[in-house]
Amino acid sequence: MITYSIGLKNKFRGITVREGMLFEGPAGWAEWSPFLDYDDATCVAWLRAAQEAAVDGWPAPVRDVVPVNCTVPAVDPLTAAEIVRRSGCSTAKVKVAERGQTLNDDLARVEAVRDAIGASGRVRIDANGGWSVDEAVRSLKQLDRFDLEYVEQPCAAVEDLAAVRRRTEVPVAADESIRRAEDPLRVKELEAADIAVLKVQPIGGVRACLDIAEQLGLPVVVSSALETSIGIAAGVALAAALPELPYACGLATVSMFTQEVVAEPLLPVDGVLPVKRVQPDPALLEACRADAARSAVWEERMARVLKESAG
Ligand SMILES: O=C(O)CCC(=O)c1ccccc1C(=O)O
Ligand SMILES: [Mg+2]
Repeated sequence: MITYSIGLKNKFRGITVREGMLFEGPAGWAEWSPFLDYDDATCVAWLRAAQEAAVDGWPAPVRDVVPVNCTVPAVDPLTAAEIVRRSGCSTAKVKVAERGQTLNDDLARVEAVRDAIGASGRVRIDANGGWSVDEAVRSLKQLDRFDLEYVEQPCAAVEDLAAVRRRTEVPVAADESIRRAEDPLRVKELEAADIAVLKVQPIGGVRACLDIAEQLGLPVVVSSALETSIGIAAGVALAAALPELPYACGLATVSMFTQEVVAEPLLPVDGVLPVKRVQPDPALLEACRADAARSAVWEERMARVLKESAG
């Protein structure tokens, strides 16, 4: 069991360093990396996902590549365009509604991304629940001049998602309303979304995601929780096992890290990721190892969550 600590190139979700644990079981390597602000009870699902990767392995794939979007954090327009050009992806996901920024910041960033990706590319946005219903409707009216594929989690509450969906032409995707909700099926009951964003760790594994996908009956976009290639491989396994995959997935986030633990990282080539298991390179892994203090914090966290999941 090793704790890693890796810097991010741009601030994302308010963090500049990503930490987590990596371990190997009979089925292969696993990542356990719940964000630091999550409580122990929330981390149980993340642990089930890691146990599945290490012990059970994943269901058989039905495809051998997974199309992905590049992810553009709430950066300035020049940086945004550069991220798109470097990615080689024909779909981009742009963060909007960042705290401390304005709609004009969002418009400038999305415009730069549209210009960089060209008219035939697809541009989707993710507000991470940052808008009220009225703000979402107003912002979407303006942002849709850049032709949006969909908006991910425009508002925090699932009822508000449903309200926005009824007041905009832009398709709505649910992310936090599924992975952080007590009842993810409310999205279906309220007809709150056109698309389901599923993340393997918060939902508790590839099989748990396949099960929710079936119950929701919505097209799925598999997305990362900002993991190393070890964790991304689980998302790729889910995307590869879904009966249908009509959208590019949000699994091209390894490029946001300043270091990697595997020799052939899961980075897109021509907009797709290969479907494969990965294992760390010993030297790269060592270079990412957290210091003794941070490792102790994670070992204690793991011990508490193991107890929580047993009891
Ligand atoms: O979907 C993507 O392109 C990347 C993944 C991503 O945005 C993300 C990564 C970590 C935590 C939350 C989110 C999110 O979708 O909100
Ligand atoms: Mg999201």
